[in-house]
Amino acid sequence: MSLLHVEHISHRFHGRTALDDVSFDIERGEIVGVIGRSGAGKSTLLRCLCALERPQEGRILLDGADLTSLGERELIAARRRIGLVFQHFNLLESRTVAGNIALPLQIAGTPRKTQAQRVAELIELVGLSGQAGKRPSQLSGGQKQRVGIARALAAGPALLLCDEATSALDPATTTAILELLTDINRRLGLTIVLITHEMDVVRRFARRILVLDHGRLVEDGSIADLVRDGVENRQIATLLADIRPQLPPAWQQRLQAEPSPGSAPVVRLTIGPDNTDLPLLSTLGSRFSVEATIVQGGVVDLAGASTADMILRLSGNVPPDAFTFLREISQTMETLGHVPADR
Ligand SMILES: Nc1ncnc2c1ncn2[C@@H]1O[C@H](COP(=O)(O)OP(=O)(O)OP(=O)(O)O)[C@@H](O)[C@H]1O
Repeated sequence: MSLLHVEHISHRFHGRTALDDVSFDIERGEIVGVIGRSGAGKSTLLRCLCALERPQEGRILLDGADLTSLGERELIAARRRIGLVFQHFNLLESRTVAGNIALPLQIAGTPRKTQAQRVAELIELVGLSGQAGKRPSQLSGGQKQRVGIARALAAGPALLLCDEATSALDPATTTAILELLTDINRRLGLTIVLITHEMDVVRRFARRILVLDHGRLVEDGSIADLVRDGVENRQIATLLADIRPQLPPAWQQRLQAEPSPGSAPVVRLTIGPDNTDLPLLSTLGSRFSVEATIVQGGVVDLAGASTADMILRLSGNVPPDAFTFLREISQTMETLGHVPADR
């Protein structure tokens, strides 16, 4: 049985669709990124997953228990199995670091001694040793989020839901928090769902990505699937635009849809880890007499694997065999257009 089973959920606000027939399963120990543009339905999905909102249609099963049909008392118990990490940390300034982390344990009526032990373990786990007595205002943003993560873990949840957990942090702190979450997933086997509008965050963190668009689930796969499908699907391509090489504006202006005499094709390729060592440019020259220039891009890290993602201008007369070769070594290849050969 999956840890989380989401079955045909739909939700509307005043007749306006926020979620439209969304279904997916999440297995124990998975790290899943949920991405979509503003208004795509991410927050509504998150509120349904943590049982703060009841979808008007469909069911959500957590470990087999149907969150959409539980009574108030059972819901409180079920919510304890879900840890929430917020964008703006939501810490209480009236409490110390230790006091904030202990809050869910106090609410659950955990004995004091057990509370103290658990809080000490969590402080160590999130890398805040020596900070237990500080107030939130004495901490950096990254430290505040570490407190938020420790508090979310306090009651021993089965699922950690992170709502834009890195969106208020600078890039270096974002990396540190993503590393912490990855470490927690590895060490505790905890299932993590991270909701974000930042493609760069899911690219580095999630092996599986769900894409929402206008309340619908339009993609469920790996970053490599996403890049492949983004070639066809403009909505997905728009989301990927943050992390994929783009044609510089000056090139964009000169781009023609159709070839003209002497024009040079411009292609975008992703080359998977198996072929990134290939001497691509020299092979194009020696085997096909095609000169290739890198316009943008290079080798990037996509979900932990080296992938070449680049835009090339090919010159000379490109024989069909050269395109066949490029297609064979690439995960995706698309012709963006053609530029006059003089540049
Ligand atoms: N409480 C509400 N009342 C009315 N409409 C709402 C409410 N919450 C969400 N909506 C609408 O539902 C749709 C989905 O919104 P939601 O907040 O879930 O999207 P989102 O992807 O989280 O967006 P953002 O990234 O901007 O937070 C939007 O059209 C939004 O205007």
